[in-house]
Amino acid sequence: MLATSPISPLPRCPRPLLLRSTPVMGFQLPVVPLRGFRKRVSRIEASDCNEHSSFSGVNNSVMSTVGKSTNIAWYECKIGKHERQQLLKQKGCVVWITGLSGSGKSTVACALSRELYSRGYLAYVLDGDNLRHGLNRDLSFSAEDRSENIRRVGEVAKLFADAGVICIASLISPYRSERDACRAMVPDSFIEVFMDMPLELCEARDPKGLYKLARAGKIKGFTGIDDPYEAPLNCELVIQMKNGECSSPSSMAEQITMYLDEKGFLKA
Ligand SMILES: Nc1ncnc2c1ncn2[C@@H]1O[C@H](COP(=O)(O)OS(=O)(=O)O)[C@@H](OP(=O)(O)O)[C@H]1O
Ligand SMILES: Nc1ncnc2c1ncn2[C@@H]1O[C@H](COP(=O)(O)OP(=O)(O)O)[C@@H](O)[C@H]1O
Repeated sequence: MLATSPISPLPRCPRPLLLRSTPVMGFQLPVVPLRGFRKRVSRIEASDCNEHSSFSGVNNSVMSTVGKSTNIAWYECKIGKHERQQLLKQKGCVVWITGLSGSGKSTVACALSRELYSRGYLAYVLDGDNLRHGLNRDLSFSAEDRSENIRRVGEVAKLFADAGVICIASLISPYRSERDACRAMVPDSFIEVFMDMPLELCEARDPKGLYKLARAGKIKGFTGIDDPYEAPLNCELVIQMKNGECSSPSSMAEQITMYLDEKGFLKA
């Protein structure tokens, strides 16, 4: 809602709190006022609304059209990314883990989240598989839907980074141009990590039996089998096998944590 809309030129105040008992299934329930709540509300009414609201921010009233959304304006809050980062003592960023199915993306994402948690940092994992259970449940594995999947996760990751959180996105994200578009959403705060594991290893692991189904022609368009994977050309970190051995998930997580530390993301 616009604070300076022509319809309501005055700054909007929070609605006064009505402490009234509500009938529920024929019974009149007593009201137990929350301690301190009345006080907080009256403080807001007394000071902030009359002084043009110290908790709201700046709306420059420039109307835009973005995609199919017409006549929209950006509303800026006074508490911004900087304040949240100070609070959390870290910098919001996106750690984007890409690679074939079975390359270890989810494992390293969770290991990194645990490593950061144990050091007192707030991280959140956006896992491709998990997001397809909700936000992205309407998307298939066609090229068009994968692109939309990556775009949406990029947008959500950007919000987490803006919240000051270290957002760990782990999804196949097979297309270079879409990953680059996500990078462009959070310039200077995007750390692309390539799980550079050979297809043979991923296929041998096959924890969900999907490669087997794909080889048998029962899954069409499976990444690495009959659908493309475009490896990053210029990413921040590449995780590979050494002497035919895969290092442990926790040492991979340490490698990423070290990078975050070196680049200053682990301080406000
Ligand atoms: N056709 C096809 N190709 C690749 N993967 C498939 C496919 N069908 C289902 N799956 C399962 O979906 C998981 C990948 O989802 P993502 O959202 O990460 O994929 S993508 O980024 O949109 O390409 C992937 O999970 P991970 O193994 O964790 O990568 C698979 O379990
Ligand atoms: N560093 C590792 N060393 C050994 N096995 C691993 C490692 N990382 C993952 N795995 C195993 O490989 C399989 C695939 O890992 P997963 O994280 O599910 O990959 P992805 O998310 O890329 O599909 C799982 O069975 C997991 O236990």
